[in-house]
Amino acid sequence: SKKLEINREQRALMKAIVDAYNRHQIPEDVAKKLLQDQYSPEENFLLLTEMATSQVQVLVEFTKNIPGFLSLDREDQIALLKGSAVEAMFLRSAQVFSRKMPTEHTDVLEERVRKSGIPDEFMTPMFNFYKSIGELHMVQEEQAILTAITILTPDRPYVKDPQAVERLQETMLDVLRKLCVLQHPQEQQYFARLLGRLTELRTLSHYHSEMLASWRMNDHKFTPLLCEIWDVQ
Ligand SMILES: O=C(c1ccccc1)c1ccc(-c2nc3ccccc3n2[C@H](C(=O)NC2CCCCC2)C2CCCCC2)cc1
Repeated sequence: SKKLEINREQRALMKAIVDAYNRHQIPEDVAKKLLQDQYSPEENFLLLTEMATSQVQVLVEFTKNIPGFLSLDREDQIALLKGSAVEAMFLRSAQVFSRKMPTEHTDVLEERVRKSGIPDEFMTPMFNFYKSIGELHMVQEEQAILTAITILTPDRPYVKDPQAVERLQETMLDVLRKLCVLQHPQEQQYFARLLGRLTELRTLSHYHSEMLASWRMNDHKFTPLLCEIWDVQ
């Protein structure tokens, strides 16, 4: 029916976002590194800050390719990036964790992340999120559009024109809704479950300062970009 069909304009929008998402992949694959060796909490923290710093740079490039983003107020663009960076990092970490790999590799990866130095009290919510993302078996288009929807969240702190952001987000939500019906015809509520993950993501990201502060080591060093984005130091 007309209602469900992805029209030409939406197809172009989806292509722009998926191309940007694929173009801006994380350079060095953290999963490979973690599968190779067991590192100390200090080495793991350094690995995290390196990965997270490059991921923020990748996120900025991806965001600039979201149709309409660059026509938002400049300060609102910054507020949206700052407000979504931690969620985008967890979303990307979940996608790295749920990537198709042999079971023993997933088990080793889980073990390495569990023993990395992250405080135990965050393990359960973090892995619950990773597994709930994995169960969705998202196609790449859904991952890319879900990341764009996370960035275009109108109620981030300091956004001056939330309506303008809402209009962009609604366009993305409409495309995602249609895509979910097409890609997962058997699962009626797939789209709703997908959006439910964004609520889980926001809750998980809410603890990020405590997670960082209580990483089992002293003298946490951050890059200037992470100090800015993670509100630390
Ligand atoms: O505590 C965390 C935190 C949360 C909010 C703000 C700052 C830090 C916090 C944050 C990520 C992960 C986390 N969950 C992962 C799941 C699978 C694979 C790696 C994962 N990671 C870390 C990672 O490098 N993630 C990359 C992934 C690509 C995009 C940039 C980020 C490593 C870092 C080496 C040690 C082990 C975990 C685990 C924990």
